[in-house]
Amino acid sequence: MALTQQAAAELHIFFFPFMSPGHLIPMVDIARLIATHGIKVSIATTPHNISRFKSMLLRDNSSTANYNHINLYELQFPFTAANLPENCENLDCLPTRQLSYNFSKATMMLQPQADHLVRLHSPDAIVSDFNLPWTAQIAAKYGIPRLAFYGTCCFSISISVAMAISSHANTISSDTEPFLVPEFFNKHVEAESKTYGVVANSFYELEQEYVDYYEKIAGKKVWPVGPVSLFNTKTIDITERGNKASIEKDKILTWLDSRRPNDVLYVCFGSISVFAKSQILEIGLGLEASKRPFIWVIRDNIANQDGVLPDGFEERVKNRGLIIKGWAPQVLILNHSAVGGFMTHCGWNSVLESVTAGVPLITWPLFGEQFYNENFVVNRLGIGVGIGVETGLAWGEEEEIGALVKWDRVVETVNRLMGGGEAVEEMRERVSQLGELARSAVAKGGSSVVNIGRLVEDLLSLKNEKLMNRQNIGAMRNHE
Ligand SMILES: O=c1ccn([C@@H]2O[C@H](COP(=O)(O)OP(=O)(O)O[C@H]3O[C@H](CO)[C@@H](O)[C@H](O)[C@H]3O)[C@@H](O)[C@H]2O)c(=O)[nH]1
Repeated sequence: MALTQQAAAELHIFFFPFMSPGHLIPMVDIARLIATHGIKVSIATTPHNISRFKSMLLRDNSSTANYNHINLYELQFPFTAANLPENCENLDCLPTRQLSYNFSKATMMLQPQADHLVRLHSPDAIVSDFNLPWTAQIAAKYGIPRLAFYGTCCFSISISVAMAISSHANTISSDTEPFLVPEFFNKHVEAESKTYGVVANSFYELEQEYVDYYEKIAGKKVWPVGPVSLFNTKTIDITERGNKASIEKDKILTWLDSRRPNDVLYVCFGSISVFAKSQILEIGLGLEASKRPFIWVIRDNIANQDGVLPDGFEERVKNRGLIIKGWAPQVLILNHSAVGGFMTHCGWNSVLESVTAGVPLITWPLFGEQFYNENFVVNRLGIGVGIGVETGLAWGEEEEIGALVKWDRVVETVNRLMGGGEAVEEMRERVSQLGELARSAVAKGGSSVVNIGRLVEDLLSLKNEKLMNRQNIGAMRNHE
């Protein structure tokens, strides 16, 4: 990278992450990454969320790497005004999904505090989660670029944008007819139009046609800088990534070390998924009947309820199955040679972490863009087997609908992936090649490293342009 330390040190970038693990973890990783280039980085979020990643940042500062200090700024979360329980500062803390609207409302109320911070510290750019559309107004107000982070891949962003354009086109019959757009969607569209470019946790070689396609339809720059989980494994305790793991590192490694290569199925549905009790029972019965070794992560708000697991389940599966109630050290697990498959809801971070570790997937999307991610994994990349869920539910709707997938389908799909055979071997080969490409992307001279350099250079030239414009205006005034 032709970037000089002095030039980089002149930049200050402010990060506004969304308060949900699937967004917070990769955004903090990106902030750390950018800080390694000697750039001043600030992160603004609420106290609870800061406490989740603070230890990772402190570790950085004691390393010999070229880190600048990352400034942390607290935003006070408006619980009372948004009718939320106290300390409910992250989407994974919500006691019921019905409160998700209140949560969005609370995040919208953060704008004045964020505005104050930006006015006070005059950063040169904002990197914001797309779920905080008001950051576009702040960036416009202070004349600085806003970069968006979507959390997902360019394949899925492109589909979302293409669908929004086509449904929008279908709802209007003439260029002049007024039409109604829901308020929140409207804010996103407006923010998107004011956004300078997109930072993505992906790598170019994985989805180059979709990176190019998105740049074309959106008319914006895209910088794929991932997989971000790969940049940080050397500098942080991987068991503390996003949350403190509910199991000791030694315990899990001892268990995995005792297994044969590619023999273990890892089952985890991300950080905010909600299942009906009846669905958990079916998963348990299916894993038991498959007779294969597994690690099954059950979120603690579900795991702690009575009667969630089938009667006598833990005694029957004994040492064959390891159940983690709470937070698993996912990246550590996926990278162990004993793990040969990942049953996932297709949250993008999970997909990318699996690709990076060279592990094929069983895809079980639950809501949102996870269905697009499944399509990408199964049909485009050819590295996964679908469990056969076709309907998207509103977030958490499973609670009311009950089990969508019965135990026998779980067994059949687990056996399809974990049972070997030519098709599965080809899948393993493909995903392991993608894992190699991921490592090359973050190695010296790799596409993601080059993209970080380009991103920083772009921001520097924007800053210089702004300074020159000011000087020219000043000179013109003096001349008058
Ligand atoms: O026990 C756990 C559970 C999760 N994780 C980590 O938490 C992140 C979870 O992210 P993801 O797999 O993307 O799932 P969600 O938490 O569901 O992510 C939300 O955000 C993603 C990024 O926008 C979207 O793709 C998803 O649809 C959306 O649900 C990953 O880094 C995991 O490694 C752990 O380390 N341990």
